[in-house]
Amino acid sequence: MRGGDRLGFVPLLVYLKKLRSFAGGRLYLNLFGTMIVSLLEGIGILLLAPMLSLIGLLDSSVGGIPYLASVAEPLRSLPASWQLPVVLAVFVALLLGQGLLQRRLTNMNSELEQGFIRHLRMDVYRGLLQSDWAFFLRRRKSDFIHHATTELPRVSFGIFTFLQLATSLLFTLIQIGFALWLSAPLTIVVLLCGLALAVCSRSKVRNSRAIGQETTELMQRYVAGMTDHFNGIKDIKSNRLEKQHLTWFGELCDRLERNIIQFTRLQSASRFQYKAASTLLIAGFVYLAFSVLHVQAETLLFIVLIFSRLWPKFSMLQSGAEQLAQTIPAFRNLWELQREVEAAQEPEPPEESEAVRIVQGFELRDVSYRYDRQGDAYALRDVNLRIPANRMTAIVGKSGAGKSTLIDLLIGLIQPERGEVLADGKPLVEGMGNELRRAVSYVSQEPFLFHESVKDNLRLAAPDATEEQMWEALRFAAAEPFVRKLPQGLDTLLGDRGVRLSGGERQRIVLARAILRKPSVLILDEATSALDSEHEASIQEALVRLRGSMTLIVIAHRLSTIRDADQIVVLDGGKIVQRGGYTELAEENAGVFGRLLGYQVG
Ligand SMILES: Nc1ncnc2c1ncn2[C@@H]1O[C@H](COP(=O)(O)OP(=O)(O)OP(=O)(O)O)[C@@H](O)[C@H]1O
Repeated sequence: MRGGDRLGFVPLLVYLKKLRSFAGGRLYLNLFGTMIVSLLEGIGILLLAPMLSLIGLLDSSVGGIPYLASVAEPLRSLPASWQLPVVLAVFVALLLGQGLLQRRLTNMNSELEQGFIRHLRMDVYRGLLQSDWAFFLRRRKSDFIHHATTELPRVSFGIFTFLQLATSLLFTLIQIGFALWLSAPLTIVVLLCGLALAVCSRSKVRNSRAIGQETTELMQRYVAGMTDHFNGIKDIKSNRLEKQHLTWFGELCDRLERNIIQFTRLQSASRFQYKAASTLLIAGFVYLAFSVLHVQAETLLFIVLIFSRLWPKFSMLQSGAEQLAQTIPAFRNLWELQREVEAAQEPEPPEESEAVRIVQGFELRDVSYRYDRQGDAYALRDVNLRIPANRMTAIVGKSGAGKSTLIDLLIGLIQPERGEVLADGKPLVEGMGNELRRAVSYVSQEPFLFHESVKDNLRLAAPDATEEQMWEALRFAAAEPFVRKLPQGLDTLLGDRGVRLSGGERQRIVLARAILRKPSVLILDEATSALDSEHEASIQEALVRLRGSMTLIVIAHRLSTIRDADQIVVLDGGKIVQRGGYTELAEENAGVFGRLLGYQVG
């Protein structure tokens, strides 16, 4: 595709099609309206001739202007004092009508453009949210922000530039028709000059595209850098890294500045070329018409008038083509992302009828997984494991042992490279994870709260939950006392502009949110790591109470957390090296579990 589409117009066509299916008839109505406006403007100009003739500047009997006599004759039948007012009234009515239509059209265009941007935003965002996990493992998150905030508006701007270009082109053709009617030889000379200039300016369009490509790359780096920096702002401040980051930022801003200025220079050079050419051409025309062709002065005046309307259109077309070329890389970029997203879509489960429940449990049979299929590092290798329903299974092991990978496979976020995962005896084939995850509540290592109130954060998991149920969940997660003390209780705003919570407090609210959903499977991935011993003990007790009503899978570095687990699985280097009850494993002194325990109890 890339080879056959060197200019990159395929993505432009793709988005034009999207615009057409979004806007339907409105698009054609707009294009038609734009043409009418241009036509009215053209007629307004043509009326200048009878006006000039009536004022006496132009002789209506002149044969050089074809339509002048036929417009002037009916006017002459009117009383002399009416002639000019009538022409002026028609002129005013035409231009006012054109102005009103233009106003309406501008509003309609804006509605269309903004509607299309919204539609495109939703399309991209929905696609991203419904992509599988493997897709998110491949891409940088900042790329999505870059696409949504920079590339998407560029694409929309490019599309409307293209539409403007298309209507301008059409109108220019109409004007050329008029001009040909007035004087074919001179119009042909103007056209040839315009064409010659356009051919000479081809490199400008190519350069615009190259500048656009650089804009895309620079903006991508800018957004990625800013996202990284503000995610790591605490590290930056506490390690005094401001200077290094400022240097990086300064260099990037420099390049961005040069990139934009380069494009402006290219455009202004282009405009100057057209202007210089127009000046030289007009001078040449006057000389040619007067001294060589001996055209009458009136005809020449009129042709200069037409030329001065036509030439700026050429210049506008050139400038539009450069603008469009500058946005073409954004089209390609967004289109590539959308195609990747499309290929990564997870099938949507059927509408929720009743909650999915896990009644037998999970099983992993000879499961192996590598993040990099070309590399030789296995995150998990030949894992066989049964996780019974309504019991508590703990997974322990050193950092990097493969614990989180195992969980991702269990809930269908990623697919095994070899072997199979079964949920209630059924193979968890690609696409089934979405349905299974309706039964799961997962609390990650980095608990995430939105900048909303406590209540809104809880409602995300269970939109119909009552306040009573919320307090119950908070009690379970040992969060009730501190939430009661918040300034507005459940309505307190959390996050940057609200109350800042400690790591442990955040973990407890996220745990409450997970419980509120009444899941069939509760997975805690280092979910209590930030808690002090007292709070952790109370959560442990609550978890023990849950046993029997839901399947609990707990990853923990702190081994005291999993003392009550029914089964402990010990992973090392992607393999299961031990499995059993807490006391049983603790007694195997030579085992990994015994060693880990040894480090912790000192
Ligand atoms: N997105 C990824 N891309 C490439 N390699 C990865 C990715 N995520 C994890 N790995 C690698 O896979 C292995 C297992 O990682 P995993 O996150 O499952 O370990 P873990 O036991 O959960 O570690 P921790 O306790 O530190 O969270 C590690 O070697 C890790 O470097």
